[in-house]
Amino acid sequence: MSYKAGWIHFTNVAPILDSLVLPPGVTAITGVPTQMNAALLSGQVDIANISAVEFIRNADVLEALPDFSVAVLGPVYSVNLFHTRPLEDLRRVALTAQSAMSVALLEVLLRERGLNPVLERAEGEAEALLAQGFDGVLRIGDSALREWYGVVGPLTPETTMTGLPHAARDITVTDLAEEWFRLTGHPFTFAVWAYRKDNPPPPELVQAMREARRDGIGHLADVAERHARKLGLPERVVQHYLWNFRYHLEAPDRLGLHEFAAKAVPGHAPLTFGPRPGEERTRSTAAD
Ligand SMILES: C=C(O[C@@H]1C=C(C(=O)O)C=C[C@H]1O)C(=O)O
Repeated sequence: MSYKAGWIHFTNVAPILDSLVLPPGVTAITGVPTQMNAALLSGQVDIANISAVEFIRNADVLEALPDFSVAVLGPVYSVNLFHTRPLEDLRRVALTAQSAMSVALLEVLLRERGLNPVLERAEGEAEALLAQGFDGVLRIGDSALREWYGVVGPLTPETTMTGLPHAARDITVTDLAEEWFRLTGHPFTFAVWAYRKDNPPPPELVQAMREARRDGIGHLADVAERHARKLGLPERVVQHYLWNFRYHLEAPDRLGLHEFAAKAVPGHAPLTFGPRPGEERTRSTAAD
């Protein structure tokens, strides 16, 4: 057996991936969301945690694991629009090329408010791009988390008592997942674990992922400590960040996913999910 995985290895998936032991015959590469989306769609990998919007756009050929997600109810802290004018007055927004999901989410949120700023691809740190004439900058992942903290930190006991802040100096950080929550009252599902319908993952891989997740969530403080050091952020910030994620694609996360699908990709093919835990097909049955 030879099966290839593609992992977006942002800190937010560390509780699933850090202690994952790949079964024999399974190999993995890592990259940013747009790279993993492309790797799955081109057949370079067989399974990947991809931007949920790409799963929706390709729902005719892709299926997702029924119990894995990167989702949040409320703020996420790492999918951020940094801006220097109110949302209503934005003229030029820089978009990171790393992300498909947050771009699609931003488009939905702007449309809902009847706003129409120019959206351009541009890489770089938020503050640098703001200094270059953009009045909004969309950032995701570890760098967005670090840059959010760069704007609002350091946190004092007083700031955390009143919730984590979103603005400082002349920069506002609009958390797109929080905006989604305000709009819908539902979680936002950023990523699912998808594969082509005719090429499901070996049950041993899914089993190993479930065990790794159980271990990661059970030792969240250790995961946070390790990653806080790598990110150069306070441990309690990373602990709060990780504790906040919903990793099991539960009913509310699916509701959020379907709601987003209807808004962002009208007319998409029905979303399909693989067998629930304990009901996996065997490889030989899948191949019959
Ligand atoms: C929460 C995040 O979600 C990630 C964002 C993605 C995207 O923007 O396309 C894709 C996968 C997610 O794991 C993040 O990057 O911080």
